[in-house]
Formats: sequence, C-alpha cells, structure tokens
Amino acid sequence: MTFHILIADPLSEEGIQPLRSLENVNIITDTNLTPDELGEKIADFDALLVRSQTQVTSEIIEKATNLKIIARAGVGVDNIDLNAATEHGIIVVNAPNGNTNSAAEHTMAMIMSLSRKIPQAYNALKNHQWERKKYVGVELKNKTLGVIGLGRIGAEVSSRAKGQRMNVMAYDPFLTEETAEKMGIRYGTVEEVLKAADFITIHTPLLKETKHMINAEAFQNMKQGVQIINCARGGIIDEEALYDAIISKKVVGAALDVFEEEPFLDNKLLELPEVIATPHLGASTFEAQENVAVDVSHDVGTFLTGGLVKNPVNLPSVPREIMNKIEPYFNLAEKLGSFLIGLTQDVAEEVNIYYSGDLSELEVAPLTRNTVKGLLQRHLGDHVNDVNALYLAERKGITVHESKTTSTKGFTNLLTVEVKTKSGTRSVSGTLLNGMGPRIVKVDDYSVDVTPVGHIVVIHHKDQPGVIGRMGSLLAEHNINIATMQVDRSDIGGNAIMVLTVDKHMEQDELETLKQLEEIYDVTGIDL
Ligand SMILES: NC(=O)c1ccc[n+]([C@@H]2O[C@H](COP(=O)([O-])OP(=O)(O)OC[C@H]3O[C@@H](n4cnc5c(N)ncnc54)[C@H](O)[C@@H]3O)[C@@H](O)[C@H]2O)c1
Ligand SMILES: O=C(O)CC[C@@H](O)C(=O)O
Repeated sequence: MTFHILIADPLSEEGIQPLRSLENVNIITDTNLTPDELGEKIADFDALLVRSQTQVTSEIIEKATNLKIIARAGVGVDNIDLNAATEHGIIVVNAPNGNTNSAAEHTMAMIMSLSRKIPQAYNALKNHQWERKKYVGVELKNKTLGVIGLGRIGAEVSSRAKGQRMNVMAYDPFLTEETAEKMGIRYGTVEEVLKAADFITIHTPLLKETKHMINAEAFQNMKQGVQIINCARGGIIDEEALYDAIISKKVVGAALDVFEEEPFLDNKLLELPEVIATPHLGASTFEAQENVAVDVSHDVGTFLTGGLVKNPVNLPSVPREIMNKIEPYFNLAEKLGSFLIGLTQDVAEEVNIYYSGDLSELEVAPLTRNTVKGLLQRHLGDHVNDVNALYLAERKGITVHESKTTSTKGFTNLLTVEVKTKSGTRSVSGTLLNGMGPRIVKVDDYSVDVTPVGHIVVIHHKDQPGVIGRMGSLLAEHNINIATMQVDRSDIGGNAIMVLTVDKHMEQDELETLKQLEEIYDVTGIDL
C-alpha cells in the first residue's frame, strides 16, 4: 500500500528526509494551494503536513475522506480545526519543542530592538537622517519583565532576560510561588504582573480564554510608559486597544511578530512609529525549521507504519514503556466491547469498565478507548478509531467510566465491561491468558471460556435434558457446524446459557429457527 502525503506549507527539505526515505510513500509538495484547491485535492491524501499558513478548516476535513494524520510543523495548532479532526478520527500531531529556542531568541531580539529603537534608527539612517536625540533608549538592567504564560518559550525568555539582569515576574495558571522561586523569578497574578512590568511579553496559546486577554482594561492596569511584545499569537492582544493605548502614550513601544489577521498588507498599527514588527518570523531559523520538520516527519512515518507517535495533540500521549505493557490487552478490550454491544439489544446509555489484577496497576486510558471503539464500531462502522471513540461516545450521550478493582475472581488480570440501557445492565468479562491470548470468561453472571474470535452464538435457555441435542440437530439441518460449546446455569433446572462458536456466519432467520424450541428464550449471533 502506498501512503500519499501532502506538504502544504514550506518545510525544511533536510528535515523531511526521514519521511522521503520510507518505502511506499508518495510525497507531493504544493505550497501555493488556495483553500478551494486544497479542498479539491485533499481526498487523495493519507497525511497532511502544514506550518501556520494553511488553514485546515472543518470544510477541508469534511472532504478529507482518506486523511489519517495532520502534522503541524510547529507549536500552535490554532490553524487546525481540532474538533473536526477528532470527530473524523484524524490524529493531529505537532512539533512542540523544535522551535522553542528560536522563538525565545526572537523575543529577546524584539525586546532589545524595542528598548533601543534599533529598527526606527536604522530606518531613519536609511532615509539619510542622522538622528541621535530622537532614538534615545532605555536599559533593560533592573527593569521588570512581565511574562504572561510560562511554558516552554516563556521559561526560556525568562532565563535569558535574567541574563540581561532584568527582574522577571510571571503569571501562568500552572505556576506556583515555589516553582517561581526555584526559577529565580517572582510569581504574580495577571493583574500584578501587568501593574509591575516595564516590559510585558506574551507566551500563551491563543485560546477562548486568552483571546483579547490584553484588552483596554488590561492596558489601563499597566504602568505608564510600558512596552509590550507579542511573539505568541495574534488575537491575544486586542489590536484596537493597543492602538488606542499607544496613541494615549500609555504604551510607548510594541514589538509584534504575530497579528490578528495574517498575512496582511495593511495594518494601522504599523503606521505608528512606536510599533516594530516582523512577519511571524519567531520560528524562522534553519535550525528550528529542520527540528520541527524532523519531528513531524518522524511522527507521520511512525503513525503510517502502525507505530506510536511522540507528539499527539488530540490523543493523550502514552510513553513507550507503558504502551508495551498495555498493548497486549488492546485486542481483548476491543473484542469485549464489540461482543457486549452485540449482546445488548437496547441503546447504551452508560458504560462502566472495571480493571482488576495486573490491569489495575497499569495506565488504562488507551484500553478504555479501545473498549469504546469496539462498542461503537459495531453500529457506527470502521471510521470509529482511537482518536474519536470517546468523542463519539459523548456525542451519542453515552457516559463512560473506568475504575480499578482488587476483585480478580481468581484471574491474574480481568477486564469487565458493563453496559447500562433502559431495559437493564449487561456485562462481559475477559482475561488475557498467559501465552494463550484473550478469553471471554463471564457473560452476565455465567462463567464461560470462549476465544473472542469468529462467529459466536449466545443462547439463553432453560436448563433441561435434551435441549443441547435438539439445538444441535436444528443447526445440522442448516448445515452449521459447531466448533466449540460452553454451557453454564444459574441452578439445576433454572436459567442457563450456551455460547457456541460456529464455522460460518448465521443469518437472522437461521438464528430465529432455534427459537422454535420452547426451552430457548433468546438467541444472539455475534461476529467478532
Ligand atoms: N512567533 C512564532 O513563530 C512562534 C513560534 C513558536 C511558538 N509560538 C507560539 O508561542 C506560544 C507559546 O508556545 P510554547 O511552546 O511556550 O507553549 P507552551 O504550551 O509550552 O506554553 C504556553 C503556556 O501558556 C500558559 N497559559 C495558558 N493559558 C494562560 C493564561 N490564560 N494566562 C497565562 N498563561 C496561560 C500555559 O499554562 C502554558 O504554560 C504559542 O502561542 C505558540 O503557538 C509562536
Ligand atoms: O510555522 C511557523 O513558522 C510558525 C510557527 C509558530 O507560530 C508555532 O506556533 O510553532
């Protein structure tokens, strides 16, 4: 099988070599596609690689019927509709570390250019103006740098600013006073940071909560004569409010690498001499571009060949050593989910998954996803996968709970799945037998030992002599061969269960004929 990969934004050629060197890949680079052209082509591709330029909207994703992975060569994924990707089962990966250094260096370059008015002085000189008085700057030493967002880049900027002998004060929802102290910086709330800082630098993602977080009110809280830097994302600063704050002289300098609308030809902020700007160049170094291209090439290559990606955005990342321990249970989890929903006639409202024995010591979230995938695939088809299983369950109104229990019922590992519907609760338990693979060991309250594969028939009947023989004869009349049979009962003469594996798929009318026997209450055929 050949994987078709589209590179829609310019990526470092060196960086994508690992991807090119894979067998069975067909890589097309087309970095000039309009949104309409991308929409027309996208169905041909298994993987899409972008930077920040290409907008991967829900309309594009809707048309991407073969797309399996979207890779963002960089950090911010705000140009990708993550919900749409998740809904369609498309994994999104990014390259969160490769451009941190470059973005931090760019931020420092902006701070220093701003404080010494280097771009303005350079411009004047280019225009034959030798202006020494006009371009008097300020020192950074002993000034307070307020950092909003102390993630990878914010932290790198902070440590560099300390090298410039600045006092650093930061706000981040995950920053504690203790951590700040260990980093040699001061902790403050957003308001405290805005109030104290001579320079403010923004390093948050663009989220609902951060959109326009630096607005007219925030500017009011700032020191008179503050300078502001944004090398994170356009839209975190309200550009109208910044414009007004500069006109009113509250803000005396702004350095912007990112804008509310990109690319643009006109932006009135650029008419102000206090504003210096670059066209989203924070990550534009040879090193950063090679790093991010290597990272996404690795993840795309790994994913397409069935491996574990390093930087998933819409799936929790699970370290390899943990994955090695849980991978053997994937098949069991999926089969149990699929078997149970096959058995359940009503609409599932709640799914409870209980992990016990060895399983209770593992990170089980990926197993929960596989169980739910098995459950949903039976009715929703193959487009349900690890990425969208929980999302789709939620959308269908099915609540999913996982819990760990110590009750192993004698098995070294036991996975129990319970489905609640309007008409009652059904459950199935399974185990992974050492060297012998997965087994279904319980159906509701009955003990069985069934390999979850092939054509299974579950029969509820009255415990009575002769039922098994009559049922066998009926199957023989339809030329259906029984491969294995398991029976269990509640008590002598009470309710009983038969779980058969048969050699071929049984049609509904063939299953119905078994109900001719009055001792048989219920027959369900499940193909796994
Ligand atoms: N200009 C460029 O070319 C360029 C290059 C790389 C990254 N970026 C952008 O820089 C930003 C930071 O990247 P990063 O790699 O450091 O990301 P990161 O995820 O490591 O850090 C972001 C931090 O922001 C914090 N945060 C979230 N909401 C916040 C809020 N309301 N107030 C304060 N802090 C908040 C998070 O807790 C996190 O610590 C992103 O927007 C990214 O897209 C831009
Ligand atoms: O692709 C780029 O150059 C921008 C990258 C940057 O904005 C990011 O979020 O990583």
